[in-house]
Amino acid sequence: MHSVQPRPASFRSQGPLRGTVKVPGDKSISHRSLMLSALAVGESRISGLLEGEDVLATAAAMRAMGAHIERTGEGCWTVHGVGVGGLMQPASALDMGNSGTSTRLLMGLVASHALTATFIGDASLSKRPMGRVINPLSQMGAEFTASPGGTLPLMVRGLVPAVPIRYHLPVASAQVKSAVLLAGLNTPGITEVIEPVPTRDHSERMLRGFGADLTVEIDADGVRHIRLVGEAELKPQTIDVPGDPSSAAFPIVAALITPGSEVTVTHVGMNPTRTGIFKMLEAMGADLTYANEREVGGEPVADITARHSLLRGIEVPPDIAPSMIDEFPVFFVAASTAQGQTITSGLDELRVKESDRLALMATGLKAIGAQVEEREDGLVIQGTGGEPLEGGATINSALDHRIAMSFAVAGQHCYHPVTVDDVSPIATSFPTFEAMMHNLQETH
Ligand SMILES: O=C(O)C1=C[C@@H](OP(=O)(O)O)[C@@H](O)[C@H](O)C1
Ligand SMILES: C=C(OP(=O)(O)O)C(=O)O
Repeated sequence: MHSVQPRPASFRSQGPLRGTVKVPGDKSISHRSLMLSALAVGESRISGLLEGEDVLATAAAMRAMGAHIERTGEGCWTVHGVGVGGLMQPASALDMGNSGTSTRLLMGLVASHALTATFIGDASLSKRPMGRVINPLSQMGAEFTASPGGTLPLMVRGLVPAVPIRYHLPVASAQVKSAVLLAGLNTPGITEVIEPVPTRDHSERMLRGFGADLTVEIDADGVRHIRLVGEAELKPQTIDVPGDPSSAAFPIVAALITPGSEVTVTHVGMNPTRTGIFKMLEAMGADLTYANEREVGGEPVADITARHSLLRGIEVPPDIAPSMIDEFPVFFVAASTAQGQTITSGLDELRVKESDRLALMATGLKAIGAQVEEREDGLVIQGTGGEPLEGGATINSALDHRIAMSFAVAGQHCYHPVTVDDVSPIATSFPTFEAMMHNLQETH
C-alpha cells in the first residue's frame, strides 16, 4: 500500500504538451481478470494488467484464498485458478488498501463460498458505504459483522449453497451489480440483477468470455435484466487488458486545456459504458480524433488524439453520469477553463468515492481561482474562457488519486504552481502518471 508519509508535489505550466503515450491497463478489467482467472480451472494468462496498488490488493487477496498468481513480466501475469467453489479460508484479514472495487467484488465472491473473511482498508476506504453490497448478499444468505454505518473493518461468513436472488439495483453501481453476479457464480439456480441505468458491463462481458451462462435482456423501458446460471464452470482465458479510459482522461484534458498541445493516447478502452467523458468533451467543442479502432479481448479499443481546444460550457445530462463517473474530477477542471457555464447534476455518488469528490473539487478549484457553486448533487462552474486559472494554492486530496491527478492537470494551465498535498495515492490506479506528464513536457 502507498507510503504513510505524505508526498507533496507541485505542478506548473510549462508550455504545450506533446507526444504519444500509453496509459496503464484498465483498473476494472484488471480486477475482474484476476478474480475470474482465479475461479477458472487451469492457467489463464493476462497481459497489460494494471500494476497499481488497488489491483495488487486484489491479487494478494486471491492468493490468500488459494489461487496461484505469478508475475512473469511487465503487466504479464499467469493465474492458476481453484475453480468456482474452490476458494479457501484466508489465514489473515484481507487488506483492500484504498480499493472499493476489490472490497465489494470480493465480498460477493466470499458470500457464496464456505469461508469467513475479514476485510480491512485505509482511512478513505474505511469510510465508504458497504451496506449497498451487504443488503443483497445477506439476502443470498451470507452473514456480516460490519463497523458502524456498514463500513470496514467487516467480516463476511459465506453460505453454501447460497440462495439465488432477483435484485433490483437501488443505486447505479457496477460494483454492486458485480458483487451479486460474482456471488451468483457459486449459487445454484439463476441469479438476476435488474439494472435501470446501465453501468460498466465488464463483468458481464468477461463472465461470458470465461464460459459462464449469462444473458442480458433489455426490456421495453430500457431496463437491463442480467441473468447468470450458477454453479458455473469457468474455462481459463488469455486476456489482453486495454488501456484505462479513466486514466486516459487526464492527459487528454491536459492537452485540451493547454495551448499548443497535441497528445495521442494509444490502446484506450472504448467500451460505450465508459466513454461518457469523451462524448461530453466533444459536446464542449474538444478536438478529439480516434484512430486504429479495433477489438481486443471482447472490448473495443482506439488511439485517441487530443488537440488544444477552446471548450464551451454545457449542461451534462445526469443519465450519462455512470459512463463517466470517475472522470468528473478532471472534467470539472476542463469546465473551469471553458467559455461559459457548465452545469452538472445527479452526481450524489461522487460524495461516497475515495473522498467526497464534489466537496473536494469545489474547494480545490475555488482555491486556484475557479468560479464554482457546489450544489447537493453537482457543481456549477463558470469557466475562464480559455484563460489560465490563478493557481498558487495547496490542495487537500484526502487520499484520493483522482483528486490528486485532476489538480496536477489543472496546474498545467495556471499562472502559479498548484501543490497537491500528497501524490502517493496516485499509485493506486496510475503509477506512471507523473513520469508520463513529465515526458509529455519534454518531448519537444
Ligand atoms: O465496477 C468497477 O470496476 C467500478 C465501478 C465504479 O464504482 P461504483 O460501482 O461504486 O459506481 C467506479 O467508480 C469504480 O472506479 C470502478
Ligand atoms: C472510485 C474509484 O475506485 P474504487 O471504488 O475501486 O476505490 C476510482 O478509481 O475512482
